[in-house]
Amino acid sequence: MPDYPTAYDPARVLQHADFKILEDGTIPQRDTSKNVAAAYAPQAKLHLIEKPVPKPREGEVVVHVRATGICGSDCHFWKHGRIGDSMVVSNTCGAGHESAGEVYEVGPGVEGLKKGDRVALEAGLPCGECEICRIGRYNACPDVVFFSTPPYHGMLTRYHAHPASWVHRLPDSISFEEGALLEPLVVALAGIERAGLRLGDPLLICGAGPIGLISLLAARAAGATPIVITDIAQSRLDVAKQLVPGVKTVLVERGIEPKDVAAKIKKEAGLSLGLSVALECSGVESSVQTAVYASKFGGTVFVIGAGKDFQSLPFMHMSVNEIDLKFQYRYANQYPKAIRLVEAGLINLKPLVTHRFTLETAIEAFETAVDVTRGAIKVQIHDDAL
Ligand SMILES: NC(=O)c1ccc[n+]([C@@H]2O[C@H](COP(=O)([O-])OP(=O)(O)OC[C@H]3O[C@@H](n4cnc5c(N)ncnc54)[C@H](O)[C@@H]3O)[C@@H](O)[C@H]2O)c1
Ligand SMILES: OC[C@H](O)C(O)[C@@H](O)CO
Ligand SMILES: [Zn+2]
Ligand SMILES: [Zn+2]
Repeated sequence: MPDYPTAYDPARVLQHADFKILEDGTIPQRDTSKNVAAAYAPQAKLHLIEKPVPKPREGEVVVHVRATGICGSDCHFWKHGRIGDSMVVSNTCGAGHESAGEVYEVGPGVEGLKKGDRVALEAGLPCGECEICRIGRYNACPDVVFFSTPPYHGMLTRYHAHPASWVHRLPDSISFEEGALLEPLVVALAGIERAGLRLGDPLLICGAGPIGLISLLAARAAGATPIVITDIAQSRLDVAKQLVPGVKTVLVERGIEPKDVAAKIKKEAGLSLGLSVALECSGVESSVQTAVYASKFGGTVFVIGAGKDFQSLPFMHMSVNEIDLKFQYRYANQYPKAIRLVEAGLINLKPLVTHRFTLETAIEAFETAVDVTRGAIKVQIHDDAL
């Protein structure tokens, strides 16, 4: 049985009266007595807000969040107000689910953690008791509270209360910056585990954003070879080459048919029969189709990317080639593994952070993350000790 007693009280959702929206366009002075946060709101708005400093309840710690990465889904909630049908920004809601920090206050009943301990925060709190939680696939818990998915405010804030059982202690060799990057790493690790990638498997990665690039680092550590990565942006393929010089890159040009892109991928890999596994990290329909055509008989197309609700697939091609199609939704049981891999030096996440901002300039951080001309890979917000 997994050890995660949590049961987050849903009555704790912050209401409008609980926080103050700071005046847009102003950058407040850093004041560590104030619990500033960045929050998305309906009509594609993004605000700094000020919330009360939380007090830890039974079994909780309050963490001084030191580093938080901006995820594509944070930007999506900001710009589009929803992800799918079930996750909708109907009220102001704090962003951020890629966070690490240090324990600031320890609540009653918490053992093994003390003020100053360095931790990564796992953003999803499942009920711990339902059938799905009991079999360990807790990412699918119907009652999960995922911080930053409305209505639960996120961890892009100065002080955040979190169940002690869902923080992961960081060794001294892992910085807060890397601790925050563990979240996209666990997404990639969950995908690699469930895709069944094995040593020596030829691998295709579609999309060289943070998830594709981190999947690349993880797949290289897992012994996949050759690895081909695609993107529509040459700049992102260049980053892939810098991270893993041996990777083969294919630029996806506008108007080229998925079958033709797949032919280029197979040629780059030197495998006319196709590749064993594809990790699809863009969610774009034509890219999923490309992944299918690039697969060998019996291959697996594993979709991590989030995309359109309805997509068409080369159905009969998949049928006569026994191509398996699988998906990943968040993650379960991956943080301890991620920490071991980074601590051992098998995965170096450091080069992924391209831009750093303070909590008070978080709005500019978001603007940077969505501005393709700024060349950002991972934008982080830091609240360092002065
Ligand atoms: N399954 C999950 O639990 C989970 C968790 C985190 C993120 N995601 C999703 O994973 C995806 C990747 O996340 P990210 O942060 O790297 O996002 P991102 O938008 O930064 O990266 C996507 C990349 O795909 C590229 N791309 C676009 N069209 C393409 C095409 N036709 N062929 C190849 N590449 C193409 C883009 O240029 C970009 O570099 C997103 O859809 C995100 O929502 C899913
Ligand atoms: O990294 C985790 C993902 O971004 C989340 O599942 C998000 O897409 C929805 O809450
Ligand atoms: Zn995310
Ligand atoms: Zn559950």
